[in-house]
Amino acid sequence: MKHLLPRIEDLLQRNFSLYSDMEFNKEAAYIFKQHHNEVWMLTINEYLHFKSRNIKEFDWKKASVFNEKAVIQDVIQELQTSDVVVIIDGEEKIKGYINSAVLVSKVFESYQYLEAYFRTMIDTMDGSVSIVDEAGKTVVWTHGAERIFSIPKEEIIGNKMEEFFPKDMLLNKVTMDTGQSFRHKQHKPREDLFVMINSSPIFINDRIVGAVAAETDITSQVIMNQELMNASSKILQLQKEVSRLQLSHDSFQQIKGSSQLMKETISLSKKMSETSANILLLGETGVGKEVFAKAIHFYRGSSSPFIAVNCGAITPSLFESEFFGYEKGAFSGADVKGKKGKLELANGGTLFLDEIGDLPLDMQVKLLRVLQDKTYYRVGGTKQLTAGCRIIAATNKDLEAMVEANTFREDLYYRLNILSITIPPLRERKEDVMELLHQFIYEFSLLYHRTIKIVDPQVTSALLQYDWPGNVREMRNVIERLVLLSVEGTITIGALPPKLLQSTLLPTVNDDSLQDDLNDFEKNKIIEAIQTEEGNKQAAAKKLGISRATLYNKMKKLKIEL
Ligand SMILES: Nc1ncnc2c1ncn2[C@@H]1O[C@H](COP(=O)(O)OP(=O)(O)OP(=O)(O)O)[C@@H](O)[C@H]1O
Repeated sequence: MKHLLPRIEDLLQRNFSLYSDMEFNKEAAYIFKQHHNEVWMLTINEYLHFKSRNIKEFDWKKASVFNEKAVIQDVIQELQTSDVVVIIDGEEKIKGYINSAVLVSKVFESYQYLEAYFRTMIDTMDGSVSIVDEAGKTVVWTHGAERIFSIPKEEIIGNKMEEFFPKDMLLNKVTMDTGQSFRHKQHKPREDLFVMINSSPIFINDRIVGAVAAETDITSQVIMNQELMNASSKILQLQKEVSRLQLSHDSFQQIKGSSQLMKETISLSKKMSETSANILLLGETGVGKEVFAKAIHFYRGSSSPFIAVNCGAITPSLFESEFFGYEKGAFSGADVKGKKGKLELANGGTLFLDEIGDLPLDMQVKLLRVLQDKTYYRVGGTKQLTAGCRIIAATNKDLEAMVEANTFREDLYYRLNILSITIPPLRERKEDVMELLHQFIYEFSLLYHRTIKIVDPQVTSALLQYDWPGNVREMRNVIERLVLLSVEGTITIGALPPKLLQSTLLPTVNDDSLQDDLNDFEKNKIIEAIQTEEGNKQAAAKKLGISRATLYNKMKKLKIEL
């Protein structure tokens, strides 16, 4: 690569002779006398001039010696004070020498290549690139910069940028002063112009010698985004109209997300909808388990009931009467007419048991008995009733680990887990974020009578970068907030909740060691969890509060082999 510093090999001169040689190299410029890795030298002229002298009388000069594997920068440094540097190989054999004249010409050649590459590269880019030196003066201003900011190169080169832009807009000044890099920061230098900026400090030997800023004109994306917002809101409106007019509609249509992961999950759920077997829905909080349960139930165009029960919210004393119902006068305080239980209400349809992992053990036994026998009695009743509903259960807990820990009955687990679907967390299907964004903006703009025309690109980039621990529910809440806090139809970055702002807009710190520390910390935590759980990855993932897939990804990334 001609634009880089030459290698030792490229600079090596071989026209030399050893004093011990029988036959001298006719082209030799130097004579070298060697003792191990110490070398003395004479120019050929000196040698020829005093050839008749005794060896000891020659004015031998001690040469600087470097190994062929030395760093070229060290050799260049040495050539600032010595004319010649002798290069030896691993066996201390002299390979040749490097002199400053050859070095200068080779380095100049590399510089010419580098300069040509650099000039052509920056002139080929559409975006703007500018560089300021230590004194804050503009030293690079590309065609792209001229076009975007309408300032000719001749005017700005050599002058301070502050003379052309308001100080608060000058990110490269902040970068110069603080050494911080910025990524994807958006600003609006003119009414009709949106740009996205990256900036980085330029270091030489740990000293900041300038700052570079690269700006991309994103005006057309912003305008396209606005048009997309309008179009998507019209499409959503039409979809709603169409599904109202259609007699049978696809109940999965309301589940937004077209990522491959989501398509696969929906297609599996549709297949399972066609059976009447019990289904277990797994996935982190807020991923949409209840939404899937409803879509599965309604997929067959069912007009039968869908009854949801939150198992975590039922108290043990009310479990039986809630589930099985009671006869009139069954207990004091009961409805005098008696009451149907959830099982009876769901007859012919679906009983959705949400948070099944929170059902206490003694209630698990009662539920299991119904699932096995398919019959039950109302509290205080003598008539045997038949349980004629499909069960869809859901949990964000690790039931397998609970079975192992004896906090969930194994037999109930197998009864419920005839078919199971895992709904992937939002961070593993970031492609769905934009679709969900449009959906929720549409929903909340209707609800709150607020028309949203513009979403600041920085907001979308923040939404895409965030990890969404609370999944779709959290995103829905954030969008509700954004719509409520919108000003004149625009959703701005300032409306984002602090945790989204923090995780996305912090400047990129130029400190690899910080990342290394974080990686080490994470690695130790993972190893510790796996060891504590005696190698059980599922249990370790649970302990760490992440999914098993995320654990495996992290182990791969951090090269943990256990
Ligand atoms: N794919 C989706 N498309 C549109 N809305 C969704 C989607 N997934 C989830 N939601 C919405 O997100 C919110 C949370 O969904 P849901 O209650 O189904 O999650 P969950 O997994 O059952 O949560 P939890 O484990 O806390 O009970 C709801 O408002 C739901 O409408």
